[in-house]
Amino acid sequence: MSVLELRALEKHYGRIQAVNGFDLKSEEGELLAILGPSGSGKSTLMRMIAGLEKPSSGDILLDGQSVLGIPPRDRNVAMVFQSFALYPHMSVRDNILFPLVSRKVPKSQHQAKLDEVTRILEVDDLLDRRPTRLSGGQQQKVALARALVRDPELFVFDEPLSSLDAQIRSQARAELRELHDRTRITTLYVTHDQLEALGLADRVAVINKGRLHQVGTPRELYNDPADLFVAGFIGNPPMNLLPLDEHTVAGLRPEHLRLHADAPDGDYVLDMQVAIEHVEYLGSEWLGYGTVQSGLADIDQQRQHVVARLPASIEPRFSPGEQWRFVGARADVRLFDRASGERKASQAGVAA
Ligand SMILES: Nc1ncnc2c1ncn2[C@@H]1O[C@H](COP(=O)(O)OP(=O)(O)OP(=O)(O)O)[C@@H](O)[C@H]1O
Repeated sequence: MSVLELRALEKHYGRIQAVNGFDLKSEEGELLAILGPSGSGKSTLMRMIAGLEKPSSGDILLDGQSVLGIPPRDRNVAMVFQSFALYPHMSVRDNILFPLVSRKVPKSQHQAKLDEVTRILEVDDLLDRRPTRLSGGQQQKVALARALVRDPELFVFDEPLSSLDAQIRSQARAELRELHDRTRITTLYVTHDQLEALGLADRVAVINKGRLHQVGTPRELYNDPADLFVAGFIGNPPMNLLPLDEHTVAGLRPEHLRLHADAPDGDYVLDMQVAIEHVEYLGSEWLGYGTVQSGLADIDQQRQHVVARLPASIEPRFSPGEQWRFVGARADVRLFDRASGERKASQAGVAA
C-alpha cells in the first residue's frame, strides 16, 4: 500500500493552465476519485503521475519519494484506460503476462503470478482467446489482470467503465470495488461521471478548469459542498442555487424544497412563491419544475428556476399552471458568497 502525494503541481501548455497548483494526498490503500467535467485537467494530471508528461512545476511523491526523475516504465504505476488498450494479436494469457515480459521478470515466476491474478479476476477460462473475441466486460477484466500482475504500488484508472454498456456498468463498478477491497492497492480513479465517483470512491477530488475545488467523502461533497461549482456539479439534478440577497446565494437540494403547507411553522431561510411549470414521473421519484415568483433577490431581472424532488410514493399535490408557497429550512440551506462562490462559514445572520 502506498501514499500518493501531489505538491503544488502545475502544468501549463503555453497560456493554458491545464493543472493549476494541486495539493492532494491519498490515504494508504485508498480509492480516490478525480471527478471533473471535460477539459478540467484529468488526463493531464494522470499523464503526469504515470510519467508520460512532465509537470511545469511542483512535485509528485509516492511514499514520500519524488518520482519525477523516474521514467514511466520504472514507475510502479499501472494504468487502465477506457479503451482497455489490449493487444489484439496476442492471446489473453500473453496480454496479461506482457508487463512481466517487458520488465524482464524471470519466466519461472510467470505461472504463479498468472494463476494469482486470473483467480482474483476469474478469467481462467479466457486465457487462450483473443481480446477481440471478448465482451466489453471480459476485456475490462483482462485489462485489470494485466495491470495487477506487476504488483503496482498505484493504480490509475482512466474512465475504465465508460466503454461498457449501461447495463453491465453497475456490476463492473461493484467488481472494481471488490477488487480494490481485496488488493487494497492505492487507486486513483479518474472520471467525469459523478455516479461512478460517488458510488465507488472512499474520497472524491472535484476539479474544474485545472483547479482543485474540494476533496471529501461522497457524503461530504453532497451535504457540504465547498463552493458554488461543487454545489452545481454534484447531484442530479444538482442543488437549486438561488440569490438570497446582494451577497448571498442559497443552495437547496431538490429533495429539501418543501411545500409550506406541509410544515407551516419551521425555521425557514427560503420562502418563495413558485409557479409550477411541469412535473415528471421517473419511476422512483417525481421531479417538479417551476419558476420563482417572489422571495428572492433579483427576481425581476432574471427567471429563477427551481426543481423539487418527491419520492414516487407521494402523489404531488402541485400541478402545472398553479402557484405554491415553497420553503427551505435553515438546516437544509447552504449559503455561499455571491462574489467568491465560496461557502459561507456560518448559517447565522440571515433573516428568515
Ligand atoms: N498537449 C496539449 N497541448 C495544449 N493544450 C492541452 C494539451 N493537453 C491538454 N490541453 C488543454 O489542457 C486542458 C485540460 O485538458 P485535459 O485533457 O487534461 O482535460 P480532461 O479533464 O482530461 O478532459 P476530457 O474529460 O475531455 O478528456 C484543456 O483546456 C486542454 O485543451
